[in-house]
Amino acid sequence: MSEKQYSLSQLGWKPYFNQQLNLDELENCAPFRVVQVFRNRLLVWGENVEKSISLAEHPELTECTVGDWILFSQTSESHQTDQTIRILERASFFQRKAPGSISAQLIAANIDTAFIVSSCNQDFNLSRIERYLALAKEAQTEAVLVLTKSDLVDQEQQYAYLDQLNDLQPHLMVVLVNALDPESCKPLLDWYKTGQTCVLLGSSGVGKTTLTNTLCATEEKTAPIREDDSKGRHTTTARALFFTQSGGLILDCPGMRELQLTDCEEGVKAVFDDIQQLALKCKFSDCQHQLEPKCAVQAAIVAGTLDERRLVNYQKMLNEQTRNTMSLAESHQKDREFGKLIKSSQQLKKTTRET
Ligand SMILES: Nc1nc2c(ncn2[C@@H]2O[C@H](COP(=O)(O)OP(=O)(O)OP(=O)(O)O)[C@@H](O)[C@H]2O)c(=O)[nH]1
Ligand SMILES: [Zn+2]
Repeated sequence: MSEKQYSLSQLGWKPYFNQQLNLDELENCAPFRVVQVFRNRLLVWGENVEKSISLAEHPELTECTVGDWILFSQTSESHQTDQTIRILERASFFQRKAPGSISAQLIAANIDTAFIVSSCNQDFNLSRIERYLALAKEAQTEAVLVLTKSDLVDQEQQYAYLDQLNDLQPHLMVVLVNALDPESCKPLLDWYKTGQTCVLLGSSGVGKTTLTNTLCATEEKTAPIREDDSKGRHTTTARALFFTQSGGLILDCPGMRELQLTDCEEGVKAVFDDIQQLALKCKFSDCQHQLEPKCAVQAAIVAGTLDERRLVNYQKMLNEQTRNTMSLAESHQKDREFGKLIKSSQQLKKTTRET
């Protein structure tokens, strides 16, 4: 445990969390925010204090993600043996299908704004941007598009990107930056007011870590948080919260090579609301918008008012999230059935022993 100078409101504490505490908890408990998740411990910040929480001692916290608020009792003097009361209900959370597994992986919790980072080069991809927008919509979080590497393209090219984004979503907030230049990144600090938490989402190499370093206070960037892995090597750990120069909190999500959606139907539908609206005018209520007669979606593509790429991406994302959500539900069902099987076989053994 070490002393720090944070107030709860600087850490993002809001009435939404306060309302979840009863009178006894308000008096005898203390909230802590998860700043970083390591393999076997959590780094948490509370009012003027930083603590490391062993997951072996607190297995109930294994499901925590960066940004979570945990309520601990304040009974012990040492703070080492504090009881976990609970993980507070999240105001928002981001999840994806964990790569190489059917389970969902929490990416971040209690985020105010999602910066979707893309760069002004071959990484610029509308279908990928739609994917991140769906994730932000599902989390009911404001999304801002950050186009990095603006210094690598001329103005004409910059306008071409902006036009494409405007066609995609006319009211989408877009900020063009050179992530290496603090002056150019300054407009982003408007979102990083004290108590506000923003996550950086985007493919590997688009400049998220560069942006984090540029926006953070100097001492943060010279102190990368590292941890020994099992072989004694130092590894730079993944997601972590940092204070920006303007007092907000930034969450970098490095190394996201794959973003497979799960449990994201509302988000996908919201991003493709134009297609949803057109579909209401199709002749058949279950129209798949392929070869059916009087399909309003296909008619819009023919008329040039809907980009075919958008329909393809919409159907791809919807199918993907359905498949991933179903396989998760099926696996839970299988787990439950397996649990029941074990229980009944134990019961059977017990009865056989007793008779
Ligand atoms: N010229 C220029 N280079 C940039 C800019 N942003 C990032 N870079 C460079 O692009 C490379 C990748 O940037 P990173 O910040 O590591 O990318 P990242 O998104 O954090 O990547 P992961 O950590 O793998 O997720 C680095 O060499 C940066 O210096 C920019 O705005 N302009
Ligand atoms: Zn149709």
